Amino acid sequence: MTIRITPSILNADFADLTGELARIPSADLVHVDVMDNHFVPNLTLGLPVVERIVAASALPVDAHLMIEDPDRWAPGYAEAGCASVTFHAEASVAPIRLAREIRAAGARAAVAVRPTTDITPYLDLLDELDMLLVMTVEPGFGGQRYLGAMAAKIAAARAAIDASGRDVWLQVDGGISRETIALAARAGADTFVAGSAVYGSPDPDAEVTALRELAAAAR
Ligand SMILES: O=C(CO)[C@H](O)[C@H](O)COP(=O)(O)O
Ligand SMILES: [Fe+2]
Repeated sequence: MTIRITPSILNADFADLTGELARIPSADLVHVDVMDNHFVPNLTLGLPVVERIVAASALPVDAHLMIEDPDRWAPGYAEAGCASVTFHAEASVAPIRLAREIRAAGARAAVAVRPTTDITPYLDLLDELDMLLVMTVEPGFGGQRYLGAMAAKIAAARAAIDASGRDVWLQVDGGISRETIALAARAGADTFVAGSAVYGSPDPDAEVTALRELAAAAR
């Protein structure tokens, strides 16, 4: 199984994103957290900045949309050149139509679930999806503590993906660090977002490598 490390720039220096992107060459994708202060109580950046990140980044961009009305906005992130566009199950009115629109615009389509949201309905939709994101913190902020209670949800998603035989990635996001990545990997995750662990490190790229090795050893 391929392990992917997708650092989040949420805790990077927003005034020097080009410089911050250059510090993680070993990463597989760069994870960009879009927050609208409605779906979550925090505000980060939107489409114009993401367009510039896509242009400036040597890595493919993994957009995590924590916004209301993703049915209206998410296809624009695919059209902007994001490699992967994740919308929240709780916010989408028509997730199948939205996933199809994201794919039609050339990106991988992904659904995220908050810690208290049942993932089961989405396990029937794996034909329509390229990634599932199990949130391992309440979305909205970096630097929170990993929710070990998400292990059963991750394992259920892993079992459904394996049974489907499809190449659907299983991402975890929130509180991933050297201390927690093995727990998520053992539960079945293959794609790991890490924000404060990577950008809080004096050597972010070495942290990416360390996290990858710990995840691989745990699998
Ligand atoms: O989606 C997110 C928060 O809603 C972030 O991607 C995530 O929290 C990354 O930060 P950290 O690794 O510090 O938890
Ligand atoms: Fe995220």
